[in-house]
Amino acid sequence: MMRLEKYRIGYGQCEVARCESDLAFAKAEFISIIGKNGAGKSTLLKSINDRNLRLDGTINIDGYDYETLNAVEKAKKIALVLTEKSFSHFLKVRELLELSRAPYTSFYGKLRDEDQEIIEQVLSDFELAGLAERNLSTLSDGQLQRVLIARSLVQDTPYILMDEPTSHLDINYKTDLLLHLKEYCKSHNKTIIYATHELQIAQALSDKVVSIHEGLAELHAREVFNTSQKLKEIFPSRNISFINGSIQFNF
Ligand SMILES: Nc1ncnc2c1ncn2[C@@H]1O[C@H](COP(=O)(O)OP(=O)(O)OP(=O)(O)O)[C@@H](O)[C@H]1O
Repeated sequence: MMRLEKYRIGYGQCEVARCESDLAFAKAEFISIIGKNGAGKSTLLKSINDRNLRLDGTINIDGYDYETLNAVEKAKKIALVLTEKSFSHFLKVRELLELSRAPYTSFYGKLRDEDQEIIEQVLSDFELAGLAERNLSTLSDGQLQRVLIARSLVQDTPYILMDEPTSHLDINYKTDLLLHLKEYCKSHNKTIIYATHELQIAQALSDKVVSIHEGLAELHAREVFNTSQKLKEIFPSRNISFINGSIQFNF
């Protein structure tokens, strides 16, 4: 279980969002974070690994205060997929995946058979085998996004946080990949928390939803999608209707 307790996030003294009740994420839950542009979805995800963005509160992970863990222990608990490209573009896809096994390898970084097996499995699951020897700089945005998601699975952590992980993917890859992640989360007992603007997909797949609206982050059961009230509050456009759980565009 990951629990964000008495949590407040922001930059310097400027609060972006706060939680009036603790946010608790259980094993094998697939959780979406929704909210309009600038609501604080990315800040919430980043704050889990970046203490500077936490104005208040603690993170309890599997009974431990997250801050008491060392860097390797943290890397075995949480994998992050962010929108920033914080890696060398001269790396090959396979090398990037190999590096994400670092928390499990010896000081010299020698990969074991088990590490290679995980990498091969993820390359195959994500249809990336053909790109394994390509430089990251040569990939399309969508290909790179699949590689970065694959990297988080290779890291093999109980909690995976993703910021708009499918924003560059075409509709086939998007639906297939999110369904794959949902199945992976159930079969491997992982908790996946992802920020998204894809309300229809979040509605179809999420077990729970975190909404961030006017500075308040709240956790809801998936049923929040079946009633229009919350969604109308967050997305008040007259060009959209939320009727019986379905989203309609009134163009
Ligand atoms: N480095 C920063 N310094 C100060 N304010 C920031 C910084 N980064 C983001 N913000 C502000 O924090 C607020 C939340 O931003 P955040 O990126 O978390 O929103 P978001 O919900 O992920 O938005 P989007 O859907 O547009 O990606 C915004 O008002 C943004 O301008």
